[in-house]
Amino acid sequence: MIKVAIVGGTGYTGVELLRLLATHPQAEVTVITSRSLRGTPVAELFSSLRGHYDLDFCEPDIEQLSACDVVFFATPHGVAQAQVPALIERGVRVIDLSADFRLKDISTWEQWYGQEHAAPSLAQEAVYGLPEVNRAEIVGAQLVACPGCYPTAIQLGWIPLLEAGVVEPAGLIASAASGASGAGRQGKTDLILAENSDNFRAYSATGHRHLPEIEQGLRQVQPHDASPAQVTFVPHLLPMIRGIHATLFAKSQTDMSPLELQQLFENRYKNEPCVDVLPAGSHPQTRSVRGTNMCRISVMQPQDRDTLLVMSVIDNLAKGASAQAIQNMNIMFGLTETLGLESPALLP
Ligand SMILES: NC(=O)C1=CN([C@@H]2O[C@H](COP(=O)(O)OP(=O)(O)OC[C@H]3O[C@@H](n4cnc5c(N)ncnc54)[C@H](OP(=O)(O)O)[C@@H]3O)[C@@H](O)[C@H]2O)C=CC1
Ligand SMILES: CC(=O)N[C@@H](CCC(=O)OP(=O)(O)O)C(=O)O
Repeated sequence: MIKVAIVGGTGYTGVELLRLLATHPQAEVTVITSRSLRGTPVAELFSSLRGHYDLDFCEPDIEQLSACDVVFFATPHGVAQAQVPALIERGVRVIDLSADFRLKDISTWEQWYGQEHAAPSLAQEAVYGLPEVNRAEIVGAQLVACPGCYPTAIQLGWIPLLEAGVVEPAGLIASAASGASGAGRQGKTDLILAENSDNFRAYSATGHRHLPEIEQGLRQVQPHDASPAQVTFVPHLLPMIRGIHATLFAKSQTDMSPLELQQLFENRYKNEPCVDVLPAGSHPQTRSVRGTNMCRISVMQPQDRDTLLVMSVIDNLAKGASAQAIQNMNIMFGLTETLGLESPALLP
């Protein structure tokens, strides 16, 4: 059994880790932290977990954490970079769900996150946990930086086109919408029911902190002689709880037929257990991935114009965060990659 600790167990990604790990056959959560609710039984805060956990929340403590095989950080940015160095020194493996170790360019990180980075050398060592690109590096990694939710949906949607060099890299446009759980469990006025329900709006249209992460990931897969990917990214808030729907527009630089485009995507992902290329002409739906580690994608060329359109859906808390983090754990510990992640989506 892999002994698991979770730092930040009262947030949405923390409780999603707990939900998924409750039935994982090779992992056991032995430490779960919350500073504000230390001493409270997990099953008292989350009655959905009654019968699954006989654990109380505790303060994060380096001795207790380092007695585990792997520590998940489900905390706001800034927390892991302060606590992870001591764990790495003690040989513990770490999977960080926050943005702390995602960007290789530290000045870019500091510019977007508005603070000095406390562990820049660890950010260089960290492996970016998108298995569909970095599986080989994840196997031996001591520190994995899980991708953000929007970057997961957007990169998986565009990777086949960018790798093949068949679209204009400088003019990529991503319009994406997320359920409100993407903003975490903290109370915020614009997320209360009366503000967010029966409403739809964009936010951070002039610059969202996921932009540099998306561009970094896309540039990594481009052919070396390609001009660097540049993305216009506009996120939106959806009046629902879980799910991201990304609509991706790219100017075509190919005369591939619709059938060849479809085959490009199907070939790229044919060995990927967590990416599903839908049949030609299908429109992916967020409910088809709710609670799952799947990304479902469709590609099309509407009206034979020169725009290639990709649609990509994930559950922001699952493939966009906690389930992908467990996929990374499975890879790091030599387990079947989808272990504990096989349940189909919850319908309706
Ligand atoms: N929500 C989503 O869809 C996604 C979130 N992420 C990222 O995952 C991380 C967690 O997100 P989410 O679950 O939504 O966040 P929440 O705000 O819902 O939860 C944060 C958790 O972190 C704990 N925490 C806060 N500050 C500290 C600290 N200084 N030391 C230790 N623990 C702390 C809190 O408990 P307490 O204060 O009691 O200790 C709480 O349990 C964030 O970095 C987020 O950006 C990534 C992808 C998707
Ligand atoms: C709906 C909503 O507010 N979504 C969040 C998603 C960000 C997030 O959780 O990502 P990090 O892990 O990179 O911090 C946002 O746009 O800020």
